[in-house]
Amino acid sequence: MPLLSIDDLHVALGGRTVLEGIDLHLDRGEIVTLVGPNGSGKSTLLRTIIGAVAPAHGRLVGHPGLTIGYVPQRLAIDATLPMTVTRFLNLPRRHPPQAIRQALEQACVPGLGRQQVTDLSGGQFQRILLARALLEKPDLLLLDEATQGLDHRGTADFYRQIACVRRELGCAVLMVSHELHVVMRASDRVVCLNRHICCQGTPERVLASPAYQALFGPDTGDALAFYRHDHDRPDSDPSASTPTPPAAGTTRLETAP
Ligand SMILES: Nc1ncnc2c1ncn2[C@@H]1O[C@H](COP(=O)(O)OP(=O)(O)OP(=O)(O)O)[C@@H](O)[C@H]1O
Repeated sequence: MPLLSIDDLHVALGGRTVLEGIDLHLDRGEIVTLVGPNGSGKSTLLRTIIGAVAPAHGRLVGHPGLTIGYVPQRLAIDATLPMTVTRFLNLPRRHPPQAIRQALEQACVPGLGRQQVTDLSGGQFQRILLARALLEKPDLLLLDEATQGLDHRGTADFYRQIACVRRELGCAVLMVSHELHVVMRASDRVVCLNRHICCQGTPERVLASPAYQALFGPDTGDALAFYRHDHDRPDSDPSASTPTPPAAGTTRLETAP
């Protein structure tokens, strides 16, 4: 049974259809990247998975006991509010000091616990958000443009860290990114979204797909020449999904019995 199954998901926001006919299945241990133009529904899909957005139609079924860690696209902290990293990580609920230490180590920022959150660099803050998500020991880690504002080196380091976290926790990772070159390298599977799923499969297959090239241009194919690596997992289904028409009704996030 997949870790998370999404079947025929439709989401409407402000009276407009934002996602339609989404079929997506995630397995434990795989790193899947969501790419797509601005406004294509990537954040909405993640927010629907965590339950912050209600689907208009469709099914989301999680593996029994599924725990999700979420790193949002942005989180504004009031600059006038004195708060240490440890205090921030203890919101909304307290964790044992050892768990905080471990999460900071896993996020590669050990020793930042006493630092003021407002004094952190952008890259450090992203890692604190990652530590916060890891505190929940997630089976599924959702990252929404988690490397925004990082330089190339910081971005590459961040994705390397995600690969380590996946190895250590055995969790699945679903991440949104616009840094196609880097994420393609870091992903087992790429899902190209433009309100519906245009194509999905290994990075190589998606780069070669006409639907992807129509969105991003044909020259992005060179990206993988630098980053090609051997995938240690079997390919996911590379076939393009066909959007299905919306049907009436509502649904809620379910967990399989
Ligand atoms: N609360 C909302 N009410 C109405 N429309 C919304 C709301 N949130 C998002 N939208 C719209 O839904 C569409 C998808 O937005 P979403 O943020 O999911 O896209 P995205 O692919 O993550 O974009 P980006 O790459 O720019 O972050 C956009 O057209 C956006 O304007």
